[in-house]
Amino acid sequence: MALWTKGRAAARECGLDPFRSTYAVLEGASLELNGQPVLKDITVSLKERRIGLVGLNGSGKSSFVRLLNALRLPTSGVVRIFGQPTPDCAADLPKHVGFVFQNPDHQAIFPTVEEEIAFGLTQLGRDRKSAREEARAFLARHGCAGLVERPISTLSEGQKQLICILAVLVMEPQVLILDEPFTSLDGLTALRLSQKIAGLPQKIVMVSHDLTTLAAFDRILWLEEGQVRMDGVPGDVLPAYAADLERRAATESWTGSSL
Ligand SMILES: Nc1ncnc2c1ncn2[C@@H]1O[C@H](COP(=O)(O)OP(=O)(O)OP(=O)(O)O)[C@@H](O)[C@H]1O
Repeated sequence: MALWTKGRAAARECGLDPFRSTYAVLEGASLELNGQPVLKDITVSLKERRIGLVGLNGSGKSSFVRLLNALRLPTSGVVRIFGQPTPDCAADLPKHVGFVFQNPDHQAIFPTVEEEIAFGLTQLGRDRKSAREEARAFLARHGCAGLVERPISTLSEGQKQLICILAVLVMEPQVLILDEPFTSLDGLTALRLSQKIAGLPQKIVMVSHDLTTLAAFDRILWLEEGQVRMDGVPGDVLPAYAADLERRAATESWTGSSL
């Protein structure tokens, strides 16, 4: 399969082994930002096909997933991706671990859809002309032929999010990280994108507040104040998390500063 063949060739560059079933290992990983502890002594191994992250605002979910493709490096402890510590392979990681941001405006950098998709292909070594041709064919295969020439600024939020996902997928990473991909989408668009994601061959790590979508995942990590509060199958973790939300809403007073 092209995905894995390409992965093998690219991985040789920095010693990554994209055939490891355990793709991420965190050993006592902690992260401080501006002197504040954000993630605290996290030890987990990730190998499941679909992993979801839940937790309150500020619990550290985005910071956690940023460790997985070296957008952040741990302040202490180790994060290994496909066997390599992230500081040793940061430049090559985007080819293997694709990252889709919550806000497409933070990700898309080119004026048109075709250029945005073609960029990933140039990163894999294609010349500009063949990258653009391949980008058009790729968009057509994903039902987006009509968007090729469109300026990204004219797309709907759902279209922008889809293009951002495709811009990552065109590089055929082995792992896809999605940080709250459905936040600004209507229910139908979110459902369609969620179905598309469910059919992908990649391993997925997704931050989401949508407990219904996460119920179909293989494993859920519940983060609280920078630590893993619970780690297990959705049938165990999601009801416990939902009950905790209910308990907090009933017993804790609400102020703007508690957000
Ligand atoms: N650049 C930064 N500098 C200082 N603190 C930061 C920075 N980025 C995040 N933080 C803090 O780290 C903590 C965790 O933030 P993070 O964005 O990882 O949480 P989250 O669970 O993804 O939140 P949300 O659900 O609101 O997106 C928060 O207290 C946040 O204020």
